[in-house]
Amino acid sequence: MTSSRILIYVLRRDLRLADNPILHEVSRVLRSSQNASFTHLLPLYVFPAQQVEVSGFLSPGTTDSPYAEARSKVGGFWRTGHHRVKFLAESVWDTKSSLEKVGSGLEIRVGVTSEVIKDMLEAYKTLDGEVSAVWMTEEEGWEEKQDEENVRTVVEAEGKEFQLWKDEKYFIDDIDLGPSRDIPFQDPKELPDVFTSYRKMVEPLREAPRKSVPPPSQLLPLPDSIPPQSSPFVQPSSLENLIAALEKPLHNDDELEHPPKWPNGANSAFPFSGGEKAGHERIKHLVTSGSMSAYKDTRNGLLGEDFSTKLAAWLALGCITARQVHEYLLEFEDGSSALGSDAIGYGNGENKGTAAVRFELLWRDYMRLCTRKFGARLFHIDGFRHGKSVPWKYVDGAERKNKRRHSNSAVDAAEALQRFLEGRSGTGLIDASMRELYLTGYTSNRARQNVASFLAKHLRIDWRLGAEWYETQLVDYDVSSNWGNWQYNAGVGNDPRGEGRVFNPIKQAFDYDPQGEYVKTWVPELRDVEDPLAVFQAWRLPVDQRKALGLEGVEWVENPLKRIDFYVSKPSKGSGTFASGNRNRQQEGQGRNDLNDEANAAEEAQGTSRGSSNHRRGRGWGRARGRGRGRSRGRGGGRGGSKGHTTDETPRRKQNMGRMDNAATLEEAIA
Ligand SMILES: Cc1cc2nc3c(=O)[nH]c(=O)nc-3n(C[C@H](O)[C@H](O)[C@H](O)COP(=O)(O)OP(=O)(O)OC[C@H]3O[C@@H](n4cnc5c(N)ncnc54)[C@H](O)[C@@H]3O)c2cc1C
Repeated sequence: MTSSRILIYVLRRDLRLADNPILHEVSRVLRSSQNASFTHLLPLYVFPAQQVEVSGFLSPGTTDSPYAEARSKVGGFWRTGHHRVKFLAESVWDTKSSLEKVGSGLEIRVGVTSEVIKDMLEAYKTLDGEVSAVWMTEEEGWEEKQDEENVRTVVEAEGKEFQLWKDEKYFIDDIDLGPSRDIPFQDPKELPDVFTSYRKMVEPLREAPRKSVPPPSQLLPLPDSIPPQSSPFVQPSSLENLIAALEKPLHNDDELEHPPKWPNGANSAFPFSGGEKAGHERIKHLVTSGSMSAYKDTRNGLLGEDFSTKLAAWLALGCITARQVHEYLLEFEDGSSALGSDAIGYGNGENKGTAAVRFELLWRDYMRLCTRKFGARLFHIDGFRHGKSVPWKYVDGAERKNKRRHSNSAVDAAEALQRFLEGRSGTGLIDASMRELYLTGYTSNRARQNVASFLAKHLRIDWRLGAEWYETQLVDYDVSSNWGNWQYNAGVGNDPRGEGRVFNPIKQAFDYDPQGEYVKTWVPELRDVEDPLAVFQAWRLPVDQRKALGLEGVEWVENPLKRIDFYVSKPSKGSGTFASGNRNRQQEGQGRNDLNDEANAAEEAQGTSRGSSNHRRGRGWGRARGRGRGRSRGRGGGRGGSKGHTTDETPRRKQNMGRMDNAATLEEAIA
């Protein structure tokens, strides 16, 4: 009879030592004289074969994986692409190194978690040691829930203890301490369908989070014997090997026919590595550089590392927790630690920047609670709202790859989808964002909203393809935040305005990229274009300029996927301002809605813009665009005498533009 009793801890998206409820408990047991039911700890991470392609781990000479390829359901994309496998591998390896420093370690496996556990339980029947319990933290996703149930089944079938722990990586914890601190309801059905209503239930946000728990200083030892990775896979021996194994299969299949190339001089907004240490370094940088205090004014930025926190990727994998972020902010606001003592706002209490960070972290909580409430509806085309009115254009994986002809419209949609994914739609802001995403794994929240609205509401293509593509590409992919936000922007989720909110990506480009810097960074073909309207819609370029710039015959210039109604009138004499807007009232209204959202509680934060963004104020092209409210259009038009039409068009071009605008408007009305 063996004397070692083993606790297997299956790590999932809780890749950290600090503020980790399970490690905290293990460390408490170790410190107390309590006679625990376990003497050894076996931390285990399984790369889940349904979400991460694991054929790169096959032993040499083996070609067949026992698992189906980890591809998305609708579009057949790899579920985890290059950027995220790297970040994930770094995070796993960082956790392994940190666990080793406190007397433990991390076993890395690939496969299906319940099968890995089953094999381990079986192996320990003949090895030295007895498994006494299996613990893991809870996740919200539908697949993850299935995994939990499957693990429970195999563990309990062997008469062992299974415990599912609440992960505490959110801003407000699940109910436990009572309604005054935690989520104020037990039944997820009580979650309001509007974010603002939920926010009001849990305010004041600064008081809401529980205290984080410290990292363990020492852990129980690893068992003397540990079963190896089951064949036909081999375990990687270094971080480099791990990354290589994860990336290997992704090289076999280029998702895009014409993948974007890295533009000269472009810098990634997300040049960071995975792991708990890197996550904490990032928070510290944000505090000391003053970026947390400035956040409210900068968060709608498009270029650079510090306009937003970039914390989402570490939060998604649980390398850091929301309440840790909150605590860094508290200490800064209270001046109770030296961190950030030179930064604006130090010691002066909550400021609008730090409050806005908390506010966004609550959005993340809300998205996860929506998943809890609606379950697998997260992935339904008609969304949480059961919205059935949209005639979506569907494209399946085979159509996407082979352009297999079902019907003309399917082929058209497949081509349009491909061009959209490749950043060749002809709408500057969308193309810049899609290229940036593919090349770096990141694109800003502002760009994401425009992209999602463009695919769903301008192109009317099945929004799930966009969500799946984001799942492949985003370094910060999170099931609830991604699918919930896609639903929101596609008009089928928890946006009270649903179909009514349509982002005009041209207007948004004028508002948030007034110099066209962002578009020109990622769409270098347009760097020499001077007319802002043509940067944002290259089809506006006159033929002679197309020729001069080598853009003649380029399909996204000649034949954009969408010609979106928008005009700019040049400044009238003495006014010094430009006016711009949509041509028809409906579009103007939509423009107003997507910008004025803080005034309207119903659309808080998704598009927060008021009072913000240096880059939006009075520089060059971006001035006096009416901020989408229609007012300055009237003003600009009145002064310049140009209301309702472009002042810089030749009569013939005006006529053409009129036709095109009408066509665009008509299409939108039909859609
Ligand atoms: C179509 C679409 C898809 C998205 N997919 C994801 C995703 O897969 N993973 C993800 O974490 N976020 C997603 N978001 C939300 C948001 O765009 C990102 O969290 C944010 O851009 C990440 O950059 P950041 O960390 O610098 O964010 P910041 O602006 O610095 O925000 C701070 C934190 O607040 C949270 N947050 C901010 N906005 C939101 C939001 N709208 N919903 C949920 N949480 C939010 C994030 O955790 C973020 O790290 C998506 C948004 C859209 C419109």
